[in-house]
This record gives sequence, C-alpha cells and structure tokens, in this order.
Amino acid sequence: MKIAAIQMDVAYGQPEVNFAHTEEKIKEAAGLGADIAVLPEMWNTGYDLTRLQETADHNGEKTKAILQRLSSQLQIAIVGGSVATKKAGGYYNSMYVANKSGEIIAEYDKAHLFRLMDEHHYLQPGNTVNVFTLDGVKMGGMICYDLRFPEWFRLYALKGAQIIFVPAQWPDARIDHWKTLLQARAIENQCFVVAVNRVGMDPNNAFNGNSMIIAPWGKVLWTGENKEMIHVEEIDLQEVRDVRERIPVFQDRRENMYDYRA
Ligand SMILES: NC(=O)CCC(=O)C(=O)O
Repeated sequence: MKIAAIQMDVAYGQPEVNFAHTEEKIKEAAGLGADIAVLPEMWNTGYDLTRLQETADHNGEKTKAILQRLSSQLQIAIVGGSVATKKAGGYYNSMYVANKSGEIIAEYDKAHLFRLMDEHHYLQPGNTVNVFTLDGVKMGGMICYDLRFPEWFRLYALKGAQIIFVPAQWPDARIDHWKTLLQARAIENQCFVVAVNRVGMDPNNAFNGNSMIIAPWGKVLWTGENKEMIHVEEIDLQEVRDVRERIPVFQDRRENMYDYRA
C-alpha cells in the first residue's frame, strides 16, 4: 500500500486559493502512484477563526465534492486532512475520507479542541471515533491535538486500526512534542502512524513541516523537511502482525485494572 503525505502551505483565510492548490497536490500524489493521499489540518482556511462565517465550508459540501471528484477520476483514496466547516451545531474542524470509487466513507470532527490556538472560542468538538476501512484494511483518523490523548489513540487501536492518520497544523515551537508523541503512539499501539503537518506561517505561528511516517516498531520511515513536499511511502501491513506477535501488548493488557474510578 503506497501512502502519499502531502506536506503543504496553507493560505490564511483564502479558501479559493487553497482549494486550487490542494487539487494540484492531490493530482501530483496520484501521478506518483499513491493509493492514498493524506492532507494536513484546516487546509481550506488555516487558523483564521474570526472569519469562519465567511470562509467555513457549509456542511463540507465543497470539500466533499472535490474529494469525490478527484478520488474517482484519479483512482486514489484521500484522507482529507481537515477543513473548517459550518454545520447545524456551529463550526467544526472536520475530516472527510473518500475511497477510490469517490464515496465519502468517513466524516469526523476533531474531538479535543486546542485552547492555545483559540479553538474552544470558535469551534464545537466532535463526539465520534473515526475508524474506517479502505482496501479491506481498518484505519483511523484523528486531528492534531487529539494526538495528546493516549486513551483516544488506544481506542482506535482497540477498534482495529492498523494505520492511524494525524493531519496537523502543529507549530514549530512544540515540534519536539509532536515528534516524540507520534513515535510513542506508534510504538505503544504497534501500528503505522502517518502524520501530515503544514509548512509556512500564519499571523501567530510558524510551521516547519516534520510530517512523519512511522512503522509499528517505532522506526521513523520518513520525516518531512521545512518545505512543501509530497512523499510516497510503501508500507507492509504484515509488520503490524509481526510486531504484535513479538511483543503481545494487546494480549497482555489488564483492562480491569485501568478504571481510575474504581
Ligand atoms: N492545531 C492543533 O491542534 C495544534 C496542537 C498543538 O500545537 C499542540 O501542541 O498540541
């Protein structure tokens, strides 16, 4: 399975520019022979949260349409990072996933809102887990700050996800946390982690890439540089089975001991 991480810049509060740019990048990823393309977080608007009324995608319609068109035309599944959406309950940070036939097979709203970037003032949190099946393989998607919650990540693994996607806009100021947490999540959950960060600047933060693809043993297969780039990594899911057999963490769990309320 070939996975393309699309590490790209995002124009602040300019959805039209970002939709055109993203389309080009997905076409490029498909040209490189990828089965799945992965985008970063909030790629339609960036963190221009004060202008969501003008810029958020209503019910994700525009995003879903472009993902559906490109995935079916180019025969590539797309883990659509996330976009700012406006839905019945307010504004959300939403991920859509399209399969190669152009069907939207998953929709997820970021569950944990990041106060340091004011998300809690403008966005509503999602309430569902995001595990889906592509090409017969269970995978999961969560968004950026969700990574800091090991119990959330573990839930995905327990639900069978063998690859977990983490689109992000994670600033360079805390990039050491990003790298360490991603590697730890891959090791402790014995799964592939495909994490796609952005590059560039917004008025409050600088983003220096460092997207990562990590194998279930914790080996870092690729780290993005501080520039726009698309990297295609071929992964072998047998590695998940091998690592889980070698150190059977999931068999050795003592679930009845983990209830902190007991
Ligand atoms: N966009 C985000 O959720 C950023 C999360 C982040 O920077 C962190 O340190 O956590």
